[in-house]
Amino acid sequence: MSDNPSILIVGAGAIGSFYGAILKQAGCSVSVVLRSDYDAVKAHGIRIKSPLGDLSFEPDRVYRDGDVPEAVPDFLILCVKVLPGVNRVAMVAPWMGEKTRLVLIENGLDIEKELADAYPHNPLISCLAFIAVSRKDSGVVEHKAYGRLVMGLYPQGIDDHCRQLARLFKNGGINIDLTEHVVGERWRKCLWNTPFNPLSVIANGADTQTILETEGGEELVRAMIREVMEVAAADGYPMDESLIDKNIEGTRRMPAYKNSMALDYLNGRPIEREAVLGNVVAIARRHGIPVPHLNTMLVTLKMRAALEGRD
Ligand SMILES: NC(=O)C1=CN([C@@H]2O[C@H](COP(=O)(O)OP(=O)(O)OC[C@H]3O[C@@H](n4cnc5c(N)ncnc54)[C@H](OP(=O)(O)O)[C@@H]3O)[C@@H](O)[C@H]2O)C=CC1
Ligand SMILES: CC(C)(CO)C(=O)C(=O)O
Repeated sequence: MSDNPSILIVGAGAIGSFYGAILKQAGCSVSVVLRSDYDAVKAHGIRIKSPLGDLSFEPDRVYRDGDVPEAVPDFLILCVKVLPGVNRVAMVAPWMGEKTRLVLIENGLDIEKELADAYPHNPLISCLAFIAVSRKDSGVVEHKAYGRLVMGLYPQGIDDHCRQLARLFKNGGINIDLTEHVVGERWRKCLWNTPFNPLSVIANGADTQTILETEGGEELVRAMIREVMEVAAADGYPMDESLIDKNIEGTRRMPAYKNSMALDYLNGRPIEREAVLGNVVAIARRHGIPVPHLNTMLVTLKMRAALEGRD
């Protein structure tokens, strides 16, 4: 593989556009597969406002579903929302080559297996993004803060391609932590996402400060983090109790923040309920671990979806 591998981003929304821009800065050829933003990006490229500077760029190629790729990429980076109706296996199929490395930058737990099973000969790199970035308009993205990625091979390990991708992100200005145990890292991230993301939706888009400062809010979040921790431990990923305090204190130090699920909810878009919460509750059930707080949130969100005529 060359020093400047070819990158194809499938689902260049907030996350895909931002990390695509970083790889472009690092000297890679970066192409995108788009849906609703196709015309805007074809005409004006991808515009990104960021504290890192103006990261706007013209993708090397702009595709949409149904196009035939001019060449298969070295790395295919998938950044779509993980939703029950979205067939990610089929979505990447037209763009995968024999040697393409599949990279996920997506939230949630247990989200890799269907892709790993469908493409057993294409190594899969799983990434967790710690960033605040959102789409403002077609092809226009606002990066507010942070950007670190944690990445490793799924289900475990680190290989040379993983190291190469990490180096490219670092050259583009992003902090990277490589991990041998990316599933354990997904559980660690879920300590935060699984309580905060759905809770913010149930509380009509509440930000982190509102959640923690409402009477009983911090206690509720602590109980939920504890439940996630118990499920993780039963699943083979024990974590230190001190992470509960660390998550609360870290969140208190941040400015009031609306997570990606809160933004989806407020903008009338589907939320990643199953990837972030339902999968944790399903694993709890398999291990016979009671998760009353998480289950209450899950069922409440299902009731809301039923009223809204969604799944
Ligand atoms: N935003 C953030 O700050 C963070 C997000 N994450 C995670 O990153 C992942 C991506 O989130 P984010 O970038 O915010 O989401 P966005 O909604 O901004 O982007 C998703 C993109 O996928 C596109 N897409 C969906 N289906 C298709 C398709 N069939 N063909 C082509 N494009 C398609 C959407 O296009 P269309 O407009 O047509 O729907 C959209 O451009 C999620 O798992 C999220 O939880 C993690 C940490 C922080
Ligand atoms: C951790 C956090 C809050 C930002 O990276 C996130 O994952 C989200 O917004 O869903």
